[in-house]
Amino acid sequence: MADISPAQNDPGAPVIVARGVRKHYGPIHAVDGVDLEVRSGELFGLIGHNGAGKSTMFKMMLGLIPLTAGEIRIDGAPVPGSDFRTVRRKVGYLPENVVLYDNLTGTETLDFFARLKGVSTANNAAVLERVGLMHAAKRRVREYSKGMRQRLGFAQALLGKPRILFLDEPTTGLDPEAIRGFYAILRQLKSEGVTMVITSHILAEIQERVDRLAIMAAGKVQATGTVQALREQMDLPLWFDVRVAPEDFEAVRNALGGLPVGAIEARDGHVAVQCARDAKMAVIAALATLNGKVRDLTVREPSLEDVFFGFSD
Ligand SMILES: Nc1ncnc2c1ncn2[C@@H]1O[C@H](COP(=O)(O)OP(=O)(O)OP(=O)(O)O)[C@@H](O)[C@H]1O
Repeated sequence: MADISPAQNDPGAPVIVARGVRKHYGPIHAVDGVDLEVRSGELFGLIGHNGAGKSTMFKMMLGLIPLTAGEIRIDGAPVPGSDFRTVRRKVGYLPENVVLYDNLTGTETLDFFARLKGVSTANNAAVLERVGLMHAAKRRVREYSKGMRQRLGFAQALLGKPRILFLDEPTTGLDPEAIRGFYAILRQLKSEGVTMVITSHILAEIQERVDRLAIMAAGKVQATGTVQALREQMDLPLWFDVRVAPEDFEAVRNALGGLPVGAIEARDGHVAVQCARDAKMAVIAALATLNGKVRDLTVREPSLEDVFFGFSD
């Protein structure tokens, strides 16, 4: 494939690099010194509260608004710049609020965006098929549901077979089944080597799906890494759910006596035990002494939401 640069052929090579990026609107520091590196073929999450600066970062990375300070390179090309104009053709963008024209059909909408982007319309039907809108290709957008509009927005981002995708809140308005279908498409794109950056407010949705993520707050990146690395960095406690008969609850409490555990709570049919990450093996060893009394054991890691609040508050 001639349109793939050497960096994009090298899995793990940085494809999106931001250094010391700032965007100030008068006294408002929308982005305030961001360093970021997204590697080739990664599905990278950018999360943060409303107003954290995610969309502003996206717009700068796409060359839509100028930087106040710092440097961004996409596939080696400084943004903005003449080299970036070539790279831009390989970049797809789904904005937070995609503007669609009610009077156009699905097919006409993609034709319109393809012309705007300067790419061939030959693959438009395949793109509509990929996002599950083929059945509505001839219907006018005014008749589309919110989820269908969102899919059409995603379809326009896929025009021209982009190698890099920026997806701002892409699952807004999608029902659970459609969300599943959406991530299945992202997995396919990933297997084709596409690099993706995604923002979402639904942390449970992205925690098992992104390779790495950055947590933004007040215009800054507070932490970057895999969900597991961020959990370990925060050193948040774990929870054990220990399934035992009610008459054995006390035996669990006794077995854990003297260990650095936090709360021990009797719940419906099990005992919930909070413990520090480094006490995990000691707790398992203590529970093993209860022989057959423990019917089942589940370890619950802190959720991305727990991690997020730890870093962003
Ligand atoms: N054109 C603008 N003029 C002035 N302030 C702006 C402008 N665009 C963004 N801001 C401000 O910059 C900050 C970051 O906004 P941004 O839209 O990047 O946040 P976000 O993380 O994408 O939020 P959300 O999750 O709500 O989409 C906010 O305080 C916002 O009000």
